Amino acid sequence: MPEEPSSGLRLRKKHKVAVGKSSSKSGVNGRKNFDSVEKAARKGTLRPETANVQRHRIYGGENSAMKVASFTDVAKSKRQSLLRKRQDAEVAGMPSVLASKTSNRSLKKQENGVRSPKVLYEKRKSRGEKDHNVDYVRKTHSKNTKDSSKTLHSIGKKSWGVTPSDPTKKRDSKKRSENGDPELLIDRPKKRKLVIRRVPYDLSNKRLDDGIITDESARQEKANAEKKDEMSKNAQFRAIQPSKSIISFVEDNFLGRRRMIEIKRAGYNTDLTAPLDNIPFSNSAERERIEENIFRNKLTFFAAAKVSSSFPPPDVPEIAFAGRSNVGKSSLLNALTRQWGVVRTSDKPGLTQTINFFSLGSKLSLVDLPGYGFAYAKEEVKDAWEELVKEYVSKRVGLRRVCLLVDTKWGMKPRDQELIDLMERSQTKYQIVLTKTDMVFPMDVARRAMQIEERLKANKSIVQPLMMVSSKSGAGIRSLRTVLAKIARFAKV
Ligand SMILES: Nc1nc2c(ncn2[C@@H]2O[C@H](COP(=O)(O)OP(=O)(O)OP(=O)(O)O)[C@@H](O)[C@H]2O)c(=O)[nH]1
Ligand SMILES: [Mg+2]
Repeated sequence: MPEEPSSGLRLRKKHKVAVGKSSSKSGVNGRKNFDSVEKAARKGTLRPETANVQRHRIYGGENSAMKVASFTDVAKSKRQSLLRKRQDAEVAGMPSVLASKTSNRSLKKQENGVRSPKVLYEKRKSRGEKDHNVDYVRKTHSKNTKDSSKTLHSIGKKSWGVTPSDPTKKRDSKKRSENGDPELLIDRPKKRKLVIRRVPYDLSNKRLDDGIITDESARQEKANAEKKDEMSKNAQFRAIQPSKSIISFVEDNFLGRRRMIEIKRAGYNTDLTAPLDNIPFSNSAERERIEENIFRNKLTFFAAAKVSSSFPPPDVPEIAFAGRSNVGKSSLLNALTRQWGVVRTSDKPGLTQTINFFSLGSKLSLVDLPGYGFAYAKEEVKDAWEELVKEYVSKRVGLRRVCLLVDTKWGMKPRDQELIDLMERSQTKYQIVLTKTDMVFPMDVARRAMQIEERLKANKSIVQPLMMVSSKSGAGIRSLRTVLAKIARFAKV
């Protein structure tokens, strides 16, 4: 704050004035006193020590004569400048009374300033007056003390090392401020900028991304690499160009995610469940009859097997539905026969835990296999299911075809490949059926079909074409029926 140094300087000036006052007596009277003291000293009426003391009193030290001279000079020059100012004011048209008053007052002040404050104080005391000058000095002192202590307090708060709670330092600074030490007010501690230095070998302030290899960062890197790999897989999938036959099959069967309005415009009754399992532009409000006679038969459950010894005798040709858990095997059986509720389904993977045999009339059996892969079951139980399925598909007499169901969204998984390899070895005929096609865009259905066809084109036991269905929308169900009905027609046990 600029006020502090100036008030400090003002105090200094006061001191100067006081010094001037002590020696100011010198004017004419001082010179007289000096002469009389000198005379007395020379006559011998005054002892040399007393003379020295009196000289000291009059001039206050060795250089006092010089000080008195310089001070009277200053007074003279000030008086002259004031006179000049008064003349200037009169010339400028200022009333002479005012001009003289101002100058007189300042002159008086000047004269007062030359007097000793002690003498002035004594005089005023004897007159019963209050010493305003002394009061003023006291007041400014106390004000300065307050201000400076305030400043110190604020500095102490902000500065480093000096805390306002440090009592010794506080007392010391208070003393100094009371003495009007301008140094204290001017030389305030500068604000130091807080700089945090980082020591390269100190790990305490290191962040993980600073280049230190930790388990966490390695794991993160691995995850990122996997993500990148996954992304590149997606990019590869997007780059697949499906064949014209696949695209036309997808379009003809209304496969893929479709809007209701689109299905309606194509002539299907959207009020029905699985509306695409119908003849388009049908006049009947009811669903048209199933075209394939075999699938009009009643679906009846007749056997469940946990082990191969409990398999029923192979009297009729069988079509089995295999695939990962939750891929939609049981739902497809219901959709093919339109007999909802005969085969139990669930959104919880692992519902079907035994090999379930269903007769479709007297000429064909449909077999619902337990799923493999992820399921809510113990590992050993799941292993047992898998073994059972493997045994069934590789050894079952009367098994005419395995429909290997693959989720369109996720594609083929290693377990699917394992089963394919097994069926290849055992020369079991299998056909790939993409399920849940209503969950993805039509183009992605076509891409997935193309991807799997390309992958398995060298296989010998695979039956073409690859089928695509949706048990929910009914898309592709009629086509699958047609394919499977042929088996029943020509199959002989
Ligand atoms: N959106 C849609 N959901 C389907 C389709 N087919 C089946 N789902 C659903 O998928 C879930 C699993 O169906 P399930 O038929 O029980 O599957 P699963 O293969 O028999 O399963 P597990 O018996 O556990 O091996 C159920 O919630 C069905 O509603 C479909 O075509 N589209
Ligand atoms: Mg099932």
